[in-house]
Amino acid sequence: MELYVDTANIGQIKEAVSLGILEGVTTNPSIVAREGRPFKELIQEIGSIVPGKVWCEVVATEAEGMVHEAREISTWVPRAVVKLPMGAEGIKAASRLAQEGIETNMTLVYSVPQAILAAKAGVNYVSPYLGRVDDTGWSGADFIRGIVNAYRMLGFDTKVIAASIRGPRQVLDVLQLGVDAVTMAYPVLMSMMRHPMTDIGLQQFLKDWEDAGL
Ligand SMILES: O=C[C@H](O)COP(=O)(O)O
Repeated sequence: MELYVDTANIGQIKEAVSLGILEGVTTNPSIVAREGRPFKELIQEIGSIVPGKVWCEVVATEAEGMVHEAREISTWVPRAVVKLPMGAEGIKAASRLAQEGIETNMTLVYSVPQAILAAKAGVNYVSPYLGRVDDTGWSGADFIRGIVNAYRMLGFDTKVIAASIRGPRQVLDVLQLGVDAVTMAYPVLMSMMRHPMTDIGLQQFLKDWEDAGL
């Protein structure tokens, strides 16, 4: 299982990387925009902190521009994964980048047919958005199960990375569906480590130790 934190905030990235359990950092244009810094400079700083993969999305809307941006991004950091938006232009760009050996992710995937076409185009990862599907009133888990099953049935080796995860329970749910990777916001990652009984137990251990005066 690959684990990523979905943020472009340097403080959060440093803290998350220090856990030593991440395969890398994922971003998207909204997350990058929130930091208010030049794109390349920010991604390069992230790359200097993260020992693993740095995921970065193109903002061009046509295949030619996407390919151009992808080539550029892949020179910024040693292990870039270029995110392409789902659609005909994204599919065209993915097919071309697969031939160049640039690692890619098809993002904004909201249906199994989309996920199948992304795999046919040769992307390394496809990212269905669990939370955003749930927000529409449909089941994000059923949707992701559909992708996992279709990939198994059709023999695709494209990895499924579940994104838009809102809490620890959802992480468990998607992992049980057989996804290869998960990415989550920093607060969700940190909340996975917490449990009230852990806190109570530790307080008691420390109190007993102090009371014993050893
Ligand atoms: O890039 C995709 C994000 O994982 C979306 O997450 P969000 O729905 O919490 O914004």
